[in-house]
Amino acid sequence: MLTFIGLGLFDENDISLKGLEAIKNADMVFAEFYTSCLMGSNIERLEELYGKKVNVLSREDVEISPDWLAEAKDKNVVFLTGGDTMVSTTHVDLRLRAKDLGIDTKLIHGASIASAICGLSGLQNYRFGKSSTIPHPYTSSRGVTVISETPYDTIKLNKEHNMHTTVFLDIDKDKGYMTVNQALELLLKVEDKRGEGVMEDAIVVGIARAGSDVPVVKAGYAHTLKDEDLGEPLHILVVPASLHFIEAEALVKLAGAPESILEGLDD
Ligand SMILES: C[S@@+](CC[C@H](N)C(=O)[O-])C[C@H]1O[C@@H](n2cnc3c(N)ncnc32)[C@H](O)[C@@H]1O
Repeated sequence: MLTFIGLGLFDENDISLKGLEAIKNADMVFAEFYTSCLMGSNIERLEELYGKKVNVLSREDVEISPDWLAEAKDKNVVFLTGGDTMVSTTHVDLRLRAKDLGIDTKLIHGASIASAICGLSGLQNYRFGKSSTIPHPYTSSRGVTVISETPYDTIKLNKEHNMHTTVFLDIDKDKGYMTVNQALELLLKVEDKRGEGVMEDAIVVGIARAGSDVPVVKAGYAHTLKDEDLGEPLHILVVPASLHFIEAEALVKLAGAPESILEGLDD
């Protein structure tokens, strides 16, 4: 049996009781922390709580050669992921590979950043369109710095359909955790190049350390928020479409957006 377990958002105590029980009953524990991670914890603390060794897998171990899956043919194996195991990950592929090997699978869900951003900001979950990830820029073989324009295009498309955009921020083992500041700087560079007015006068929402006791939620104009310090990672960015009155009120009262965004909206 292979059980996928979402660990929740911030530290070792965010796991569900069901998830914890499944780990305690497991023969082997595997985890990946490249899609998301628990910034308020570490492997030692997880192992102490579980009373088990945690085998941390690389992206290659999970997505290219998941040889460890074979252990689940005759053992109770659990696979841990930050947040919810199937939200903004490709882990359904592992589940399908397990099925092809005749291994039963089960999911134990965890709190996800996808719902936390709605709770923390007051933005309505049903108004979100396609999400995107901003990768760190890279240097091409010709020595040119390449900035992905895909997130900009996604925001543009969502705005055209009056939908909010969640922008996940890159986690890279060498370049580190992308911040809201870096993300906005990159989006504004694309804006300068393309001049399509997608980010001009856009109210954006930056969220840091969701799930901790002191999450930071800040809303403001992109060019202003770019210079605000949201503190330690993880960070995530939301670019709202037009706002309903309650959403705007929440951004003003809960996230410090300027009161001028309420003008002209009906309550
Ligand atoms: C690829 S998504 C994976 C989402 C995860 N499976 C989940 O359900 O929460 C990871 C990205 O979401 C954002 N993120 C995840 N947890 C976060 C948190 N606690 N606070 C702020 N941003 C977070 C970061 O931008 C991070 O790079």
